[in-house]
Amino acid sequence: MAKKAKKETPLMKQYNAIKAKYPDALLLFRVGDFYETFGEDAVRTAKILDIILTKRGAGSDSETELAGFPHHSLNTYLPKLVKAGERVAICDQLEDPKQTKTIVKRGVTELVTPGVALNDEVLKSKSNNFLCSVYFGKQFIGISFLDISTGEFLTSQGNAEYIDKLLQNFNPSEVLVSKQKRMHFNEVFGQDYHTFYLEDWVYQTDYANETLIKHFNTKTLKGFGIEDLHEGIIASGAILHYLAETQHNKLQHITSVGRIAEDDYVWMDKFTIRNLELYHSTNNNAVTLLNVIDKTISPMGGRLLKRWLALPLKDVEKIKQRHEVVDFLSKNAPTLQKIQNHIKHIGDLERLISKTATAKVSPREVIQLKNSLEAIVPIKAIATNCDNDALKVIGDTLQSCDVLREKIKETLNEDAPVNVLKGHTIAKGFSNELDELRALSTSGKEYLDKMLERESERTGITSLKIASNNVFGYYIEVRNTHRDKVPEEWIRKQTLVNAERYITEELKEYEAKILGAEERILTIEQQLFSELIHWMTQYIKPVQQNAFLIGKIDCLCGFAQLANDSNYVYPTIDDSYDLDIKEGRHPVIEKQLPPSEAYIANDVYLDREKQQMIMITGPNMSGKSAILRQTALIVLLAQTGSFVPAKSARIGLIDKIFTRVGASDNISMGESTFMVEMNETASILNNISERSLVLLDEIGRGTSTYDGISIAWAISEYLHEHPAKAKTLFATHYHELNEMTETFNRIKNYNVSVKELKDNVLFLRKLVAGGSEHSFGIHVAKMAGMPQQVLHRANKILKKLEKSHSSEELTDKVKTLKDDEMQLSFFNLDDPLLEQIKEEILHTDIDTLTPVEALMKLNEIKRMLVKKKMV
Ligand SMILES: Nc1ncnc2c1ncn2[C@@H]1O[C@H](COP(=O)(O)OP(=O)(O)OP(=O)(O)O)[C@@H](O)[C@H]1O
Repeated sequence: MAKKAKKETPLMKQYNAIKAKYPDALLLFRVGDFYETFGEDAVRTAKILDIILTKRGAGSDSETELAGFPHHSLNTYLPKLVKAGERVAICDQLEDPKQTKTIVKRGVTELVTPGVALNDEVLKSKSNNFLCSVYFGKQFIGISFLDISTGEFLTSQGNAEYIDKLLQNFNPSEVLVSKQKRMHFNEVFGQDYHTFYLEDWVYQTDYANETLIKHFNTKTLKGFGIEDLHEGIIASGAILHYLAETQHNKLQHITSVGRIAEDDYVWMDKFTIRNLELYHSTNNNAVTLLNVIDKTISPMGGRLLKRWLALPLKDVEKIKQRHEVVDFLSKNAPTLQKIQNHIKHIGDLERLISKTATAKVSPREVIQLKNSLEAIVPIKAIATNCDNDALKVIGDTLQSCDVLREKIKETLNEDAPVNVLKGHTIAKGFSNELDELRALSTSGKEYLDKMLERESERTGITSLKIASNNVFGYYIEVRNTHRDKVPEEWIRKQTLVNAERYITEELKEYEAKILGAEERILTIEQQLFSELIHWMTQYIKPVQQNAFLIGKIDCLCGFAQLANDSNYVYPTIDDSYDLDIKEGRHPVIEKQLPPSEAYIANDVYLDREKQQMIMITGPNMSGKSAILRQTALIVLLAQTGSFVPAKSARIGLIDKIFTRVGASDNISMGESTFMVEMNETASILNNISERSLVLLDEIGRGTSTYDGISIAWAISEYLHEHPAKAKTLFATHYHELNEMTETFNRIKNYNVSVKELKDNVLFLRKLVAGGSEHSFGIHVAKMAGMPQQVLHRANKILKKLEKSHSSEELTDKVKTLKDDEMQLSFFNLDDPLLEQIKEEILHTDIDTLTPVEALMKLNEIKRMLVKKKMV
């Protein structure tokens, strides 16, 4: 039998109509003092929030699941829902229920999604919360990031590798993609992102241009320097579209869209960022570089430092400017301390002004904003008067915002509440009307006392009491013993066991006046507060600029403190190609060693003439990886503007850093790990430049020894012969690679020294010139507690193997490979035909290709190759 159509109550009818508009969101439906959820939404809500799931209209046709919570708990529950990955539509009552006789009008006032949040409980103070949009264009992929809580809006475009890297760097909470490309996005960038799919038409040039121009109220996008970013613009337009769709219409704090200028920053691919554990670690407990170097105090500083670390500079002058400030501050401890003390009083200016723009700021937060601006005044004075040019410029640019501070001061009470409805928001003396009404309401008590005295005397009732309740307002209470003295005109309202309660004409009048005054007070407070907020929006830009500058000073102060606390030195950055680190240390490892153990510092020298590549051999656990990573981290820290953990460092500007770790160090990947390793290494070989720093850690060990050695050899040879002559550190335990120095004059052998004891090794961790004779795997196995029997057997097998395949034999074989064979491989890598085929494949939209078209495409590519062969 067909199910009987459900009979809808008017409320449910309204609910269903609204829910139909937000099918993919969880709808919080305001009913009286509660936010309710129904049906599937209720089931999910109850589960996430751990609240009771009940039934509405149990047993009836319209029975449905129900879960709700009091409206004032929204701030507690909303973040939990959003953190669980829900999109939450908040549906409020749009009119006062008292004013209407029919069903209250309701509508969605905000759609909160993981990428669009303003709520402090959802946001982390030292991290941005980015919403991202990705557009797959014909030539490039466009990308855009927006943090509605800080007003930052950025865009860029490039190939999949670059976009992938940006996604990792900016770590967005939500990514928007067109419906048509949902599969494609997952294929290219993986499934780790929280994605939302927009209609395809949103991703269009004209629409995007129009949306951006309308938002910024400009004629063109020229002023933002993004007009040539065709794909980037489309991605940015889609973000603004999404904000409008989610009911975020107050966006005055998004004052510009900036270009992420790829060329201005050191290129690091995503493997490098991951391998170096800059700010996220593979295992969640590991300490990252950011953990160690972050001495910032303000949320703005914390967020900026993360950005700086992801985007180290490539401009010698800009880097030097940061170093000079750090140098000045580290030498002037009192100044440093004074500035840092003032920064402690600065709240999250950036988010406070964003909340002001979106009219979601509370009175207490406006006071916080004022106090933060007040703390800037002395910082401005210190910076302007100090003996450092870069700081002076910052001091001059900081704005004291006197008028804004004064206005807030005169308008609001210093201890204004979180909720304007709690009253006591507007300062005394700001509005005459408000002051009079307040006087009236506070004088009420006196008035009542007088009335009580008068009536007691008149009636002779000694135990009169005046009080009020919700049912009939103010009343006079008379104990039963005096009941006969009650005047006639008093109206009896309630009889209790020992007393009776009356109202009088005078009390009624008084009540109307007081209640009227209180209501009016609230209305005026609300109105004056929202006028203030509106007036404040003209200060969005200067406050944002202050926020940025404070973030910058905070970062530089943090670097100075780091330098002092951890004994870092001033690095020299120049245009040479040399890298000369004396007594360098690993910033993270040195912090983790027990106090009894000192970190062993090491020298590393690389250039393009004599020592382009260092082969570092040494047993497992000897410290090879540490040397590789510390070299990259020292370069990175220096180019970020920080001092470095070393005795001295001279760094010829580095423009790209590549690191690769051999397969067995990251076995968690699904694909054949060796294949992954080779893919990753291939991408290095295709991208190196003269200023690149390449770190290869045990490359080639994911396969058999011979394979591994051959590949490691070929890669090293390629790097040596490549005209870029990129500086390279290669850690390996294939001591066979030590033979390479004989043929390749810029390759030098080093080893991390160990002392061989009778049947053990002692790690000295010192990098010294020269190769190693043999591997130490078995020693290490012994240290790890492997049974004697196994060790004994292993030693025997090793001896046998060493006899039958002497390493000289192997290296001789490799060396006798004909030169022209090597040449051929170079030729192949750079072949324009390959480039052409690559382009062809990249521009093929697999999603729309039919099987026949795919075959034709394959045939086309084959023909290109056949043609080339015939030539
Ligand atoms: N210079 C150093 N001073 C003090 N301790 C060090 C130093 N270098 C490394 N260590 C310690 O030794 C451990 C092993 O170092 P590392 O991982 O660099 O060795 P490795 O030679 O790369 O080993 P594997 O080949 O197994 O990867 C580090 O985790 C660190 O605790």
